[in-house]
Amino acid sequence: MLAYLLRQARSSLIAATLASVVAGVCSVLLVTQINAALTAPDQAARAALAWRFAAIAVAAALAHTISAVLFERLSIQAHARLRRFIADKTIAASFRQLEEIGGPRVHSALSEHSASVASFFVNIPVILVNAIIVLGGLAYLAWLSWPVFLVAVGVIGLGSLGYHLAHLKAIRHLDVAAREQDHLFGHFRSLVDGAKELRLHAAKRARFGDEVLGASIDVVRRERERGMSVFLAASGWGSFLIYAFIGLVLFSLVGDAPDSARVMTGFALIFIYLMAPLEGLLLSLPRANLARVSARRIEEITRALTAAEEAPAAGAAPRFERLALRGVAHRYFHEGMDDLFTLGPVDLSFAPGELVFLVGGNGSGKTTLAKLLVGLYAPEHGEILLDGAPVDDRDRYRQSFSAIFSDFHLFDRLLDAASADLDQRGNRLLERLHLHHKVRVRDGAFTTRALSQGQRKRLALVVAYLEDRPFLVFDEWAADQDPLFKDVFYRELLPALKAQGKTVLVISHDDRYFDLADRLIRMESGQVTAVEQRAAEAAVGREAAIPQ
Ligand SMILES: Nc1ncnc2c1ncn2[C@@H]1O[C@H](COP(=O)(O)OP(=O)(O)OP(=O)(O)O)[C@@H](O)[C@H]1O
Repeated sequence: MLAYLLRQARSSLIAATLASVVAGVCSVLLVTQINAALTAPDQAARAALAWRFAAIAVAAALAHTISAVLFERLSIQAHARLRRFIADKTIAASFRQLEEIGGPRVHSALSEHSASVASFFVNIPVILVNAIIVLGGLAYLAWLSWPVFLVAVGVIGLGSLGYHLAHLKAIRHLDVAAREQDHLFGHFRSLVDGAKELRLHAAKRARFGDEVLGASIDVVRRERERGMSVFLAASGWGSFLIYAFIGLVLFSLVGDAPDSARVMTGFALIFIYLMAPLEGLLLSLPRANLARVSARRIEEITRALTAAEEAPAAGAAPRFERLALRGVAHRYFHEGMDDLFTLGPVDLSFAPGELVFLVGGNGSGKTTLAKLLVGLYAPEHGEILLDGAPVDDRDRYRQSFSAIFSDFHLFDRLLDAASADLDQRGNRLLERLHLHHKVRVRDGAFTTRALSQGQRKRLALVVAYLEDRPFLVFDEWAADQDPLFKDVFYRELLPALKAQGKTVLVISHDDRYFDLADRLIRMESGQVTAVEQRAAEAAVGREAAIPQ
């Protein structure tokens, strides 16, 4: 993931890196000039050094600013790119994959994990500039004294080993924290979605706050604390090694060296100058590791979202004379329960202008069958035939359906190309559905969605009408409607759709309207148990004029 982002931003990254290198090199050059000035033989030599010092200082400041700005921009761009990447993967994933992964993990990837990865880019210049200063300082040390340089390399080796061992331990804690964070996002959602239930039950609210949400927040905090503490302890080990190195050099290595005054001043300066970059380097490495853990989580999540969806299908929705399910089956595994729900194999067929009711007890598989029918699930066995031909482009096939499931989502925009005609047709339908005093369609969007559940379902119906697809599926649509409108739905709207030649599948528990169906399909435990042909004439209700 990090590699992908680095590749995407290659040219900006090269420019920012060059600026960082220049800033780092200038910083090291500055210290060499300071040392030269301190040990300069006379005023004239110092004056010549002053100009050079000033030029290097300006270059250092400029390069620092350019690199900081470029890396900040890179971080912002990386954040946006990552969000786009995750969102694209989510859009392209199959519906079933999304159901399995769940919203909280996707939200967690889109928000915290992507922010953490983006912060890595702001960290790069800190790591880079400090690393260059440290390397430059070491080179200067080597120039001053070879033995001291070799000791420094030994110390760095020891430091790296400690860091590596710490890394192995710390990363485990950070991984646990990252996984728990995905659950935490689910609890955040319950905090808002379950607001009513939590307020109506004080004991439940307290338990949710302490034992569920609080516990999860604590796990993330504890594991991150542990992981970062181990990293910071490794940084402490690094600092200790630096002090040990300074002591070793000052008190035993250069004591009697020739030219020792110049060498000692050089060392003193270098050590003072290198302390801050070294500590900065050691402290920014843990943050980079945190970003790596987040990048891994994003990778895991997006890898599970394999692209199943094609680019939006071009052209009109396919029309059909006969749509048939042949031996279609689907299974749900219930993890941790060794439980399996099997739907099918199901054989059914549908024709235009047919009003079909799908009925059965709760959990009998009606919604699952509807999801298979509209192409949200790919059949594990069997096939779907459109006019005798197997469906090969599932996305195109799905464009034949409008469906309102019981957990439908209402977008604030109609997401059709906005036009005066769309607004007009929408507003006419709102009048038919007795909603015009509450909401209007303006510029292709509803003026409000703050409506009752039954009213929102009527809005969803407006959307379905506007889509004008050949096959409509209503999953217990009328359950939230008042008796008057329920009657309008079953006796006027459905027959009107049928009269327009639409195929309509209605999932319903309203048995007093069952006689309106052309065909009644009964389900039980995932199996179609009966298909009852009804008198078609009975289904043609009162005159129904639904505007289009
Ligand atoms: N997303 C899911 N993941 C796993 N199992 C599921 C999922 N949705 C449904 N199931 C399982 O499939 C069975 C059938 O569910 P389905 O929603 O199709 O029933 P239904 O007949 O529409 O019920 P209802 O009348 O209550 O809406 C359920 O008993 C449940 O065990």
